[in-house]
Amino acid sequence: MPEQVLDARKRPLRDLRISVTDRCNFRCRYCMPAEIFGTDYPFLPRHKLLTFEEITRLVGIFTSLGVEKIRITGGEPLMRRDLPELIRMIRQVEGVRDIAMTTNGSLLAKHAKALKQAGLDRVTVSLDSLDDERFGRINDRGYRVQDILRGIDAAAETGMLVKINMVVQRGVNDQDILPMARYFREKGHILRFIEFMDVGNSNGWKLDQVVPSSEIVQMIHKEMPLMPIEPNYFGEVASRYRYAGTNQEIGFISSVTQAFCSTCTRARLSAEGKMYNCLFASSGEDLRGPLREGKSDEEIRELIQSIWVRRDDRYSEQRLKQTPGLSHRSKVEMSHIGG
Ligand SMILES: Nc1nc2c(ncn2[C@@H]2O[C@H](COP(=O)(O)OP(=O)(O)OP(=O)(O)O)[C@@H](O)[C@H]2O)c(=O)[nH]1
Ligand SMILES: C[S@@+](CC[C@H](N)C(=O)[O-])C[C@H]1O[C@@H](n2cnc3c(N)ncnc32)[C@H](O)[C@@H]1O
Ligand code: SF4
Ligand code: SF4
Repeated sequence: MPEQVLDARKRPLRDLRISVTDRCNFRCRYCMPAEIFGTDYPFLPRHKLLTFEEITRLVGIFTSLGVEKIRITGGEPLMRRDLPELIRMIRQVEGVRDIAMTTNGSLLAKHAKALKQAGLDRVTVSLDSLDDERFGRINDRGYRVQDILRGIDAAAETGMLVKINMVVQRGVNDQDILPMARYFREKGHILRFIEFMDVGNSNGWKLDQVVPSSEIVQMIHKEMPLMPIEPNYFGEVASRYRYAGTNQEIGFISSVTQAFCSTCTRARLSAEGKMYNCLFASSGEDLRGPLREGKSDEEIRELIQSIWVRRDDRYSEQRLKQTPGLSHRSKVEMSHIGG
């Protein structure tokens, strides 16, 4: 049995979110605005990225400390060459119960089958609008809704569980809430609405752009009555509902208005091998150096354990208390750390 490691707030380490690249083919304004992430942006050179062997070794060490759930993210994870090979390697690590991936879906139609065959259990596709013009403006690279829907269908056809994440911004895509709910209810996929967050330093976040989950629940409930359901597991970020009279589920991630830091079991690994204790951390702790210096598994395990036991992060809770007087310290970008 793996050891149960608790942080300074008695939260166990259960999930590891691995960013496999800091690059992306989209330029979503709220994540990688084109004027900042331009052609001269210093993305990580290949030798600075963790190799698949290094990632897999770290996964093995993390599972010995209680991690069971792995999420592959980025940047856009499908921009990393041979990603199915990494999934295959992680699948063989003892203690890994669940492997999921978050993707913008644009390359999913091409890779879905290979990902499933490699052992990916689930995929979460980010999609913020069903309207081509708005979607094009959001991704800022001219990708079309059909490209993403094709990816979603391809993933579902392989038998993987598919969820859809929609980040809602007032005045940008709030008119898409009901069309998205109707479409994915019909399709039978779990749609989750995410409150727009002040991640990183470049997305120009303002509180009045956040549409609180409570408002979205009401909006949908009026047309399609909803019933709350219990969480699936300790620390689940989404509040779950189902459409009355059906088993079809829908979720709400209220990271701004109902912070869930008290049950946060998530560690994050950036593409260059830094471990972050929080999505809003200003800095991470380097694991790549110790890996490449030839440290033993036991030494790296002790290092990770010492980082986790000191963990006291609870940014969203603190922001909630402080709003509207928001703090302005520098934070890591979402595309770097993974969502
Ligand atoms: N503030 C904050 N937001 C988070 C955290 N984890 C996830 N989110 C937000 O929730 C979104 C969805 O995350 P997912 O990885 O799809 O959610 P998940 O609950 O881990 O997914 P499941 O494993 O399917 O339950 C992310 O894109 C973030 O916007 C977190 O630890 N802190
Ligand atoms: C950073 S992306 C990485 C994976 C992949 N490129 C994608 O878009 O799914 C992970 C998730 O973070 C979400 N995200 C990015 N910036 C956000 C913000 N400011 N607030 C809330 N969610 C955000 C995205 O919508 C996406 O669902
Ligand atoms: S949210 Fe995902 S798709 Fe959009 S820019 Fe960020 S990493 Fe790329
Ligand atoms: S803000 Fe930090 S501590 Fe709170 S839930 Fe998100 S990642 Fe966890």
